[in-house]
Amino acid sequence: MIPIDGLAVLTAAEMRSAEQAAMIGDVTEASLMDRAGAAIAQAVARLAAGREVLVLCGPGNNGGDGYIAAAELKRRGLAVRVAASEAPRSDDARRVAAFWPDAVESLERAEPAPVLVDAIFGTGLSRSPSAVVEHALARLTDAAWLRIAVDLPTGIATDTGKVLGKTPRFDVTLALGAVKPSHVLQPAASLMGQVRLLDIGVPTKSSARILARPILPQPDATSHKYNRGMVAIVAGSMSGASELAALATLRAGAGYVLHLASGDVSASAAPHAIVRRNYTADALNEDRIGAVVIGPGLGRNDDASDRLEAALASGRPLVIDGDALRLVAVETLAAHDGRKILTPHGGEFTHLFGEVTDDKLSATRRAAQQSGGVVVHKGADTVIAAPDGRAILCPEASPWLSTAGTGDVLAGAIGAMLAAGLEPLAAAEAGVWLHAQAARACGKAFIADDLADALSAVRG
Ligand SMILES: NC(=O)C1=CN([C@@H]2O[C@H](COP(=O)(O)OP(=O)(O)OC[C@H]3O[C@@H](n4cnc5c(N)ncnc54)[C@H](O)[C@@H]3O)[C@@H](O)[C@H]2O)[C@@H](O)CC1
Ligand SMILES: Nc1ncnc2c1ncn2[C@@H]1O[C@H](COP(=O)(O)OP(=O)(O)O)[C@@H](O)[C@H]1O
Ligand SMILES: [K+]
Repeated sequence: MIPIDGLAVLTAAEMRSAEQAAMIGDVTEASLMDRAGAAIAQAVARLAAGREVLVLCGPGNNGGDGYIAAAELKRRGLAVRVAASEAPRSDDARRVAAFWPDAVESLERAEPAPVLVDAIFGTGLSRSPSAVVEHALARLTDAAWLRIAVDLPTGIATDTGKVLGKTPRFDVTLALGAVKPSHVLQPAASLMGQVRLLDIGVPTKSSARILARPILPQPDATSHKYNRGMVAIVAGSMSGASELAALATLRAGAGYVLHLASGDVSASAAPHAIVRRNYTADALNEDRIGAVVIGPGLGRNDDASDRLEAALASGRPLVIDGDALRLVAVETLAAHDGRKILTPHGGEFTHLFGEVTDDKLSATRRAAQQSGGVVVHKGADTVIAAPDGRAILCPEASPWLSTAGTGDVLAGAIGAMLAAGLEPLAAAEAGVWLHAQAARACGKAFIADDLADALSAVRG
């Protein structure tokens, strides 16, 4: 059982191709299924800790995995029962079902067991399961002490994060061979509990992967405040949001943060480490500025539009967030050839790129390609995509992030990484990772100011 950080993410079709490519020499579909079954048995035996196990088997290869695992668990001395929704349909599933030495119970009449293993449907699910299957699964998971899904919980579409029917909650999901998009995309991911990979020896390559601990820029003896990363935050009508972004930028390790606002630019405001100046378009022409963050608290008036235009014209690497995403057009972004990171939440994404009609991973990749920028499509399942198709899927950090101002903190953290010299995709990943670690460190009911402060401690 391998933690999934940094691992390749494969769609159902990509997984099938990877399996086909792996089938050389004595590796066959049957031997892959044998490996999967053995790996599942080992994981379930460890998790069950001696309790009785009920394995639910479907008609396809997911069910096949279930029969092999059940036979192996019995061989290891555990109390195991098998219940099936219908007889095996694939040749491989029929072959391995014969390994199960005892009677197969009917799904509808099966008595619950403390450990429930769902091997009814996996990546082959094409429509919602029948009401009989859904009802039995709900009844048996409800009564179980530990719920384990093989590859995917029954009822989940592999690639889109969609729940096709009524899928109950699981405690552990054992991804076979590779992580699939729905192991991270919502709402599916919230039903899976902990997701762990079981290696079945299929080499996997993909341009999409899971968020990983980044290599963060570190100061050394040659560092000074400007080359550590100088970030300009362009403020607007709601200074609280830009202040939060500025604080986060500093806490994420920038050397110099310039808050450019209008009106009362009080030098005595805390934190005193933020340099406060009056906004002028010229202020962005300072050569040492490594990144400009624009959008948090910018507003949407004419002044805001002028500031956005100046930021785009400045030639500095940009983090474009919040109101700036409401003011800018995709064509303008596409025509702008500088480095840029866009950080839309769902509403801003729809406004700029249209409704997501397929899935978040595909839509975010398209948006990055259309805009020519790295897109951080936020939410409980943040997806980061680069114009060249590389993508990073981010498992939920903390539902307590759903509070005002946490997006401003993210924009600041990403700005610090961009100014420190990371390329846009790496800067976006590092910022999202720091933000997630800070959220976990803050626990519950934190506020965005706490989150910004927590960045220092998790910066590492
Ligand atoms: N290539 C292989 O041999 C391997 C396959 N593996 C397992 O195989 C699974 C995929 O196997 P399959 O492609 O057979 O797919 P499933 O086992 O998910 O079963 C799908 C089968 O049910 C049918 N079906 C789809 N939706 C249905 C519905 N709502 N109601 C009734 N029937 C429905 C499909 O036509 C297909 O025959 C993976 O999730 C994984 O568990 C792993 O063992 C790794 C190796
Ligand atoms: N339910 C949730 N689970 C995990 N992360 C969330 C959730 N809701 C929001 N977030 C994260 O919190 C941040 C909110 O950003 P945003 O919506 O721009 O807020 P604001 O504009 O108030 O700063 C994003 O990083 C987003 O990914
Ligand atoms: K399953």
